[in-house]
Amino acid sequence: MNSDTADSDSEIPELVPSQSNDQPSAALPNRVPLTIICGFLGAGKSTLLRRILTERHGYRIAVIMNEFGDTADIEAKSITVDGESTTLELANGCLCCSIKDAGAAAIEKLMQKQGAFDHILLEATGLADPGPIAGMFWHNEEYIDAQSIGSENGIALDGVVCVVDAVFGLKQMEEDHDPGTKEGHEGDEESGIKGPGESLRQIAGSDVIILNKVDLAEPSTVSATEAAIKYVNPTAPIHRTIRGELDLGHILGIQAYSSGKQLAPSSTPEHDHDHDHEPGHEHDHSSSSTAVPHYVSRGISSLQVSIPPLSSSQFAAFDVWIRTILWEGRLPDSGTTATEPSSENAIQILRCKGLLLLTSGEQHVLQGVRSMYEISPVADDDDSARSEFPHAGKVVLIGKGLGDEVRSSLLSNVIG
Ligand SMILES: Nc1nc2c(ncn2[C@@H]2O[C@H](COP(=O)(O)OP(=O)(O)OP(=O)(O)O)[C@@H](O)[C@H]2O)c(=O)[nH]1
Repeated sequence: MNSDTADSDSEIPELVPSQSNDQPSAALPNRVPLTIICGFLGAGKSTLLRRILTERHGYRIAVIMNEFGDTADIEAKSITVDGESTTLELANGCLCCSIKDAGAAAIEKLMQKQGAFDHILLEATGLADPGPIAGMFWHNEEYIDAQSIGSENGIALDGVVCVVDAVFGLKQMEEDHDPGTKEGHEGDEESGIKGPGESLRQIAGSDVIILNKVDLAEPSTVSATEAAIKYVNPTAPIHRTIRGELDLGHILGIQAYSSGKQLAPSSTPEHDHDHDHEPGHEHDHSSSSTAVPHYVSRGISSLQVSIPPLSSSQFAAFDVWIRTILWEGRLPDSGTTATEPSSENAIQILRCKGLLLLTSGEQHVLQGVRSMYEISPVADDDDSARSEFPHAGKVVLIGKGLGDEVRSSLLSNVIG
């Protein structure tokens, strides 16, 4: 059950042969993990990258930036200029790669320096929407296949990290909307329907949030910003930082696309709690969500549904359900025509995750970015993912149009 699609809402995706059903991606050998860093304007991305490139943290990271910019005050052992890219070998063991074009050729050149680094960090410049970039590295043969990039190793998407400004982040979310001028984006200025802007798409599409500059923000602003982030994306851990100071283990090697670990309730550092929920009635972890007005989230919200262990036919029904909602933007029970994408009630999923337990004892992880999704078995030896979900599965959807009818549809179509 694996799909690979273009990002366009209008294109109907085609099924591609599944590899991951046979072998969970967590166990795939010889893949260099890649983390995408995005963030709000001025939130502290360069500060975080400078720290990574200069401090002795013990990680050997290749950082890909569009330009060195003000991060260039770094001590370099040697500089290689190769066509469109420049690579600095740094004293702390990292590589800094400046490229004009973050496309295949630059990544290929970097990957040919195999053995020089263990992890790739890709800076997404400005207010980039990480969804399409994440899709580029997830299930894209061009990058995951070692041979096609002329390397010993392929690349595996590890996670998407978003740096949010604790002082202005909430204001940026409030002011940011998509006027509907870009292809594939929703929103229509003339009709008054405003789609989510890039800052909300960044939060929705991220696996970890760094809430930076907390030294400059009022505690009430930090809490309100955190509430807005959790309303949009309840599963991403939020780390409050000053000048990007955090243990890199929180952002590297998180395997956000190959395990169900991130769905654990304890995954948010400041809000550790553990409690049971009735199947299908897990509350929104943003308990302060009522404080987040609609105009902040632009209709983006999340839905978490706990799912009891499924029989194999229920598991198959889940695949049909999720495929219909992701590919056609509608519920299976809502007739044959998709809701108009411009309609305020249209369903648009930016990110989905889940862990499904089967009555047979098997566990499967759901991962999705836009219309691409994958359901893959948790490896028998992946105890960390298993032990966190002893009794119930869970599905988390982040996007637009996620009302209670979506929860009801999921439960009635799958559990019956
Ligand atoms: N007080 C304080 N200043 C910070 C912190 N993080 C970054 N800064 C400062 O904020 C300014 C912007 O930080 P940058 O790291 O350049 O932000 P950026 O996200 O890379 O900015 P753009 O690339 O322009 O979007 C710089 O002057 C930093 O020194 C922080 O946690 N606290």
